[in-house]
Amino acid sequence: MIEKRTPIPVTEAIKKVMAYAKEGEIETVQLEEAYGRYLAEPLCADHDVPPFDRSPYDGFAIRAVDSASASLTHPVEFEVIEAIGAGDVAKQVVQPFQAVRIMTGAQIPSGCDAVVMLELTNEYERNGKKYMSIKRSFKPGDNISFQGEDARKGDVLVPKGTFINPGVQALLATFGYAEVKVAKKPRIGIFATGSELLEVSEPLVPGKIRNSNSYMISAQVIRSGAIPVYFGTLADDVDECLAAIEQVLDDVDILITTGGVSVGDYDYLPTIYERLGAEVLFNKVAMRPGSVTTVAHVNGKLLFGLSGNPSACYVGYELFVRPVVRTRLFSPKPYLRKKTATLLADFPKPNPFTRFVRSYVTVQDGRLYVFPVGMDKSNIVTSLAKANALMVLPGGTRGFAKGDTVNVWLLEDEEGSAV
Ligand SMILES: Nc1nc2c(c(=O)[nH]1)N[C@H]1C(S)=C(S)[C@@H](COP(=O)(O)OP(=O)(O)OC[C@H]3O[C@@H](n4cnc5c(N)ncnc54)[C@H](O)[C@@H]3O)O[C@H]1N2
Ligand code: MOO
Ligand SMILES: [Mg+2]
Repeated sequence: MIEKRTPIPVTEAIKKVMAYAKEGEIETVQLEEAYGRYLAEPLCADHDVPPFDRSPYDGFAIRAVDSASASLTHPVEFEVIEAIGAGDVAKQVVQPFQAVRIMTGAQIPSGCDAVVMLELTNEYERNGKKYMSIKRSFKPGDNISFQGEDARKGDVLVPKGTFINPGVQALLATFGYAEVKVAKKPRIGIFATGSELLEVSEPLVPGKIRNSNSYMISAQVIRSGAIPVYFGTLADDVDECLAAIEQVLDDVDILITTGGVSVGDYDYLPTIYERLGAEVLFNKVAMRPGSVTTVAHVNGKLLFGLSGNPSACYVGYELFVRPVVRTRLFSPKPYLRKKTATLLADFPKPNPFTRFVRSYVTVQDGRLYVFPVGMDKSNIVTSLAKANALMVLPGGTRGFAKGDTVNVWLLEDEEGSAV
């Protein structure tokens, strides 16, 4: 008799999986290799930035008080006692009505408290000495880039778990992180099961199709920040599958299989979980696509039995595997980023279960709009290429109409969501 499965709500299924999600390990990489990784510790300012008061202009450093009487008709003259570029430090202490010629980035000489841009000065020489005059007054602090105005010593600038983008790279360099502690990328094993599967280079023959899932999943694994370890395809043979899975289990942090999780004659994953002694967390979710998604764990290791149908497989990864990966990468926001958007097309299909529609989100005049891409069936592969979001339609709703506000989960977004 066919096994009767009880679907659980999506949120409950995610919760069950996340109960097994844990922070991963830390590794140290050279700064050059840090881009695209995730910080394993907060990035803190261990000194002020800038570390000293400096000039934001090419000009002259003066004592503002000396400029008090300067006007168009009565310029004030300064003797230029020294010239410094960025990286130099003035040797002399400036006395009343003296100035230091200073270039952008150079430390403000002691005694000076304002900078006059070159363009506002008149320069000349007299008796072998250099002078400049100005025709307006300056206040203390004028044109000074102050110590600590960018960052204060002790500030936490970037929290742990943040994606290292080019800006974070700049901060890491600023604070002398030649080596960076990053989250170790989890290794995710992938098997595609199905006797119908051909490898990419093989020509089509009757009854067979090319395996696209493992390449799709590998890309999703990389997008989420982990390392895919593709172990190949497996025929629908329970002993062969079990042996292959047992052989690789110790070598990966997470194992994904695609296909073979439904109730068909050749859907062997349920038997394999049983033989492995794995505890099945759920084998039916009240969602479309991906209702057959099955998750089990053995010795704390998660085994994801994603559907063989490409769209169901894709959605299964984003909903259940991605947040586990992101948690291992220390992210406080492991889920897909959630937004609302205005529907640009009618979606008349009723939704007995939560529906994840492969969709495209656009921004127009600062507002988000969404439309479904391609056919909305779990065995469809073409719609995936155009999707940058999942439109989430709650179970128990009828169709939606153009102009309705709907929830969207963004697929290409680094930010993520905490819930
Ligand atoms: N009697 C029932 N039949 C089915 C049910 C059900 O509840 N009762 N559920 C359906 C749903 S929903 C889905 S989704 C699929 C899930 O099937 P499986 O996860 O068992 O996957 P397979 O049977 O192995 O394959 C399904 C489909 O996907 C194609 N496939 C498989 N692997 C790949 C791959 N690597 N690349 C591309 N395409 C792949 C495969 O050829 C099949 O066409 O079950 C329904 N049936
Ligand atoms: O699991 Mo199936 O993908 O619901 O369509
Ligand atoms: Mg099947």
